[in-house]
Amino acid sequence: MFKILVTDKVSEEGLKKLYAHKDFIVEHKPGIAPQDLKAVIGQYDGLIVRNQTKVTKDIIEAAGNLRVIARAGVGVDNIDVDAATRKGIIVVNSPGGNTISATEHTLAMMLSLSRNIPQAHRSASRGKWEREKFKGVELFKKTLGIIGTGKIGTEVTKRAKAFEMTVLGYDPYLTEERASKLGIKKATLDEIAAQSDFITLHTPLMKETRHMIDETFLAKTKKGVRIINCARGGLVDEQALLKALKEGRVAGAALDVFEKEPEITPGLLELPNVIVTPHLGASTQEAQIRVAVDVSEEIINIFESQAIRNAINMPQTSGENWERMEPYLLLGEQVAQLGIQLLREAPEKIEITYAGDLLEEDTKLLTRTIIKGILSHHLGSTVNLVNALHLLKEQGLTYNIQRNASFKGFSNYLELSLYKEGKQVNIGASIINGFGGRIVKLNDYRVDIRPEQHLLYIRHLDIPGMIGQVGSILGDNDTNIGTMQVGRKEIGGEAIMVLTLDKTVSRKVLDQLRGLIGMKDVQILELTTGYTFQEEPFVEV
Ligand SMILES: NC(=O)C1=CN([C@@H]2O[C@H](COP(=O)(O)OP(=O)(O)OC[C@H]3O[C@@H](n4cnc5c(N)ncnc54)[C@H](O)[C@@H]3O)[C@@H](O)[C@H]2O)C=CC1
Ligand SMILES: O=C(O)C(=O)COP(=O)(O)O
Repeated sequence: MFKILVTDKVSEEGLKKLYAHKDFIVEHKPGIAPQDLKAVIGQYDGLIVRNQTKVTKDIIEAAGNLRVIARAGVGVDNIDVDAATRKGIIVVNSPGGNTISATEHTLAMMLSLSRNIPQAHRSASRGKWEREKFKGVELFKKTLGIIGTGKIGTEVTKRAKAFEMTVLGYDPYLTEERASKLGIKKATLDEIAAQSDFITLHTPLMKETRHMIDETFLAKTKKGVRIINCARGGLVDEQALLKALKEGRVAGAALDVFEKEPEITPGLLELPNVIVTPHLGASTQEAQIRVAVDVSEEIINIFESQAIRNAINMPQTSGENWERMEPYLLLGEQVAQLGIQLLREAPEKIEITYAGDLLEEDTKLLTRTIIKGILSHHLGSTVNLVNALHLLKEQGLTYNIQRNASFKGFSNYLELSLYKEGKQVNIGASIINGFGGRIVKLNDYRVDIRPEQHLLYIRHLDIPGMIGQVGSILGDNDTNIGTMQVGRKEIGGEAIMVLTLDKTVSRKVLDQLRGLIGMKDVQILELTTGYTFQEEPFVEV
């Protein structure tokens, strides 16, 4: 049974799949204090949060069993994703579940701001009839600057165009082509500041975006600009905004999010042209069900070792890509295990080559699988697909990917080369149609080895009788040989034998084999035969 803890208010209806699943127990502790969460988190395999729970490094370090932190929403700025990655915990979110709700809230805020709706409602409901006081402005023919043209920014654009606004977009990923497709003008931040009548923010909160709306930016804005922030509080320097509002440079602000929620910078609410909502962008019945369904499905995928679609700290894989890649993932893990066992020590350089059909595939997950396979040999189960690259970096190691377009031979091919102080190991492998994964190259030898659990790798002199003697020793010791591959570079020179065995061999048998005349090296190699997307249990790094 996997225990999932929910610490914010998440839709019960959206969590139905988790409730109904025989492998999960779901517990709710909404509003749990940080120190209490730290005390109990060790008991849980999964954590579901919205934006209120701060999943800090401290809490993550106390989470001995946690495999997934699921954000029932978009922004993960309340989660220390780096700390989770280091510990091998997957962070997932629901990237599209609340897009429309956040978009509609942005439009609602822009219209409320332009027509003073909250202020007029307050006045009229107190029996006043102040028509002149609440005269507004139209959106029609006004310029809207959108900062962040991702999912929400794009949806806001479409709706703003229905109001016949001119839209300027600023986003490092906005191309001219996409801008023209959306019918907007690609702009710089300065152009947005100088030309916009309304500015709306739709970027994540990160180091680079913190206080992007600051005193300097506000000084460049058109006098009378109106600012809408339904993304993240920290994007706007609230003190600078307060000043610009007081000076009249900014004619109004509509804020759904704040720097220190639930606090609102003193002074803002005293201004008649500031309207606020308490972080309601995603708070609709529909969005809350969608985000909870998304994270429930993702949690089930993770614990059932299926493709993950929405991980923040793992490569994303579509179901289709996953189906095609799964045989390669097993083969990659086996290649890594072979390579590291043959190298016998930690590598100083790792090279991976992809060729043939693999050139068409997204190989990020395969690369991680190979790196994980290499590192697990020395670091054990602390390594998983989430932290493999991070741990590699921590070891001061790098890897190099080659994509060999001129490769001829197998229809698909992957090769791993490991290097350590002049020593080199090369393992080539391919998925052969109708036969499955095969090791097809072992250092300088062309081979055809089915990667099975127990292999015996023998280096010897190419002298008559060697194969027979090895067979007899194994037979005498009740060890059945499944397959045998031999290879040599030249007659009488060095040769190799690779045997697949039904069971591993004892030290005594190894010593007997090593004692044969002409024997150079005998090594047992152990391979996994089933791909495991996540190994469990996770242990503390
Ligand atoms: N108020 C609320 O309840 C909600 C708030 N949000 C927030 O809205 C924001 C946007 O969400 P989505 O559109 O779903 O995300 P998204 O990932 O689809 O779009 C974000 C866009 O910001 C762009 N960006 C990143 N750095 C930038 C920079 N320095 N300058 C300009 N653009 C930059 C990215 O390239 C991307 O296109 C997030 O912060 C999210 O947390 C989302 C849902 C509800
Ligand atoms: O999805 C987001 O980024 C949001 O800000 C929504 O937050 P919430 O789930 O309402 O706490």
